[in-house]
Amino acid sequence: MDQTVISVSHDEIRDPAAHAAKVIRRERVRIDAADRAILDAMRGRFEAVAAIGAAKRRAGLPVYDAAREAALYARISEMAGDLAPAALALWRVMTAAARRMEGLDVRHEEADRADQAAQSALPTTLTLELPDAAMLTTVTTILAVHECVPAAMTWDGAARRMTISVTEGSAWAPAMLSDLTAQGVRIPEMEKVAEMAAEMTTGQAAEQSAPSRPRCGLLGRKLGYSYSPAIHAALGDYDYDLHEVPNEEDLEKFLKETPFDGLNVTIPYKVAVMAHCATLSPRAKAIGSVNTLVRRPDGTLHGDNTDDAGFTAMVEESGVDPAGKTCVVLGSGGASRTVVAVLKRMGAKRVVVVSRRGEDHYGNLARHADAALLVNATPVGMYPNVDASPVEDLSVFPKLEAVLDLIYNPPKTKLLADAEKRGIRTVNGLRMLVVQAAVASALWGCSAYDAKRCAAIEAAIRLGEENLWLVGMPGVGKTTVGGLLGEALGRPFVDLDAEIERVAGMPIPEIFRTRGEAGFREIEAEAAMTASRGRGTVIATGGGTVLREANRRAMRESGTVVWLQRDLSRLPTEGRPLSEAKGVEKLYAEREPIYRAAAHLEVDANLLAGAEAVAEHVIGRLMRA
Ligand SMILES: Nc1ncnc2c1ncn2[C@@H]1O[C@H](COP(=O)(O)OP(=O)(O)OP(=O)(O)O)[C@@H](O)[C@H]1O
Ligand SMILES: O=C(O)C1=C[C@@H](O)[C@@H](O)[C@H](O)C1
Ligand SMILES: [Mg+2]
Repeated sequence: MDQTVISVSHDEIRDPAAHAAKVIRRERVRIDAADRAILDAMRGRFEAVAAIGAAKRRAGLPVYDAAREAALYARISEMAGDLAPAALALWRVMTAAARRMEGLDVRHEEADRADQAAQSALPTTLTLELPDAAMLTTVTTILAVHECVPAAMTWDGAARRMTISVTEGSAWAPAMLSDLTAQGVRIPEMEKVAEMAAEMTTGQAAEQSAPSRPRCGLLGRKLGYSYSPAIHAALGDYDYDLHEVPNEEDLEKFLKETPFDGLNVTIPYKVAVMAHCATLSPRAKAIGSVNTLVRRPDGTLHGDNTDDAGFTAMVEESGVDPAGKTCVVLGSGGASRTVVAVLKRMGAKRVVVVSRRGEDHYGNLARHADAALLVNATPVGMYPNVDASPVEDLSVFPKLEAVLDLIYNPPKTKLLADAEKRGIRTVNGLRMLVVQAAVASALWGCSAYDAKRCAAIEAAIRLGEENLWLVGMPGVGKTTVGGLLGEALGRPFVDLDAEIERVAGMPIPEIFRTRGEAGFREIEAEAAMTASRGRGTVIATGGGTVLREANRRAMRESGTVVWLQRDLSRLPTEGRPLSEAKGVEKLYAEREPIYRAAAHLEVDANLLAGAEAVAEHVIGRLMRA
């Protein structure tokens, strides 16, 4: 015989009504506290939704993210366990409210309609299978609470089965159904609909985390220079391949025959791919340039533009507000179209597009002497043609506040270096590249957009791709700290003095003796130039490498220059010919302004305990820079 152990307190036996009153009082306190916590959490949730919506709008991103919502339902369902039906109903109401709060668009209405459709897919008669007969009162109470007055109702006590019917055209309240299922009532008809809904959501979620990795990549003509593979590898777990297509005529065949889920598109195909897209996002259409293709389930392509969000971030980084100002954009290709659209949206007074054969060309730049912002949207100056610049003489623009170069490799193009010499603020294309990649990745459903993540990736790339030069007085610790940095960052380390000795085949003091300082400086300049062509190398210079302007330029243009400083009294002089001959004080007085001019960052090693601590500090500073 079944034995159920019921624990009953003495209180309850003596006075069940008083005991019930006590339990109700106690539990209602808990319910009130839970309701308060739920309301607080809801408020926090809505605030977060509003903040995300506002940020997305500012960045020109789509506010509604179907993939994220599908993933959310899948997650809630998993977390909620046996509470899943009730929790999903609650979250549906909340996400619908959030969508309304964010301002409706077609897709929100579609989602609302999908919810309603799921409810109306239920037949007019439902079977309620109760876990035990005693639940009957609870069930009828739930029906009453939800104002459900069935047109017909049957009860089969032996089978613990109730049927309820509504008249044609009325719907079952979703909250009532989930209250019933939350009490353990099985509703077979609803399970079928829930299965359909689950298929819908997990189907979408499965699309993003499908067992086969999403296949994404970059389409262009020459792609060896691109940082995109590194960025996408940091953004998420999906394939990102480079597809070099030499001719526009081959595009159609490529797009038809290559299996991919999403592609970035770069020079020179951003306009040409539009003809192969079944649909275009409003921004891609308005700008007339596509840099992101999304393969839709039916195999057709959707074209979007994420450069827009990227360039917006780049302008923000410059700190210059284009509103009411003249902006000159070099180049008239796909990238230029995006730049023009963003600048106009930001309220620029005049946006002049300069092209080789247009009305505004490189021969009449002086027409736009009032320009506050100059943007290079041409590939001139891009690796490997690093000595080229689209503008020979920036003095034609005496009012420039900032120069923006969409090129990110090299980090400092000749154009940016010229601007920097004139004290003009410069921004390269790295932030734009990272932001456009992150937005594309979100469109492919490969990762969620996260500004903090973008900043970290940007810093890591800067660290990983650019050279890191250490300058400072002889004996300050360049070789020691440089070696530690190379090790910690997993990057090649070059000690310029060691290179010079290797090339000359003799120790430095001997070079000074046999060829004089001038002879040494020649070999040093050659070694600095060779090192500057490397990518992601940590380079310890000799104490005097900064003396030549050409060396300083090569350093600054190929990466970050860190100036190490230590009290002069602590610097060893042995084996360092200039320190020995001149004395460190005199040497420092001569060189201090030169180090200052060369350096991006100054590091006071006196405040740090030992070379390891200095290396660690440098890494921290670079990550924040
Ligand atoms: N932060 C530090 N604290 C204490 N000692 C240090 C520190 N950095 C370097 N040293 C020591 O100072 C000496 C000189 O360092 P190192 O040879 O790295 O200097 P350098 O800048 O490369 O010199 P040079 O210009 O002659 O190439 C070494 O003995 C090194 O261990
Ligand atoms: O160089 C690159 O990798 C890219 C540059 C831009 O054209 C981007 O629009 C493109 O998505 C990727
Ligand atoms: Mg050294």
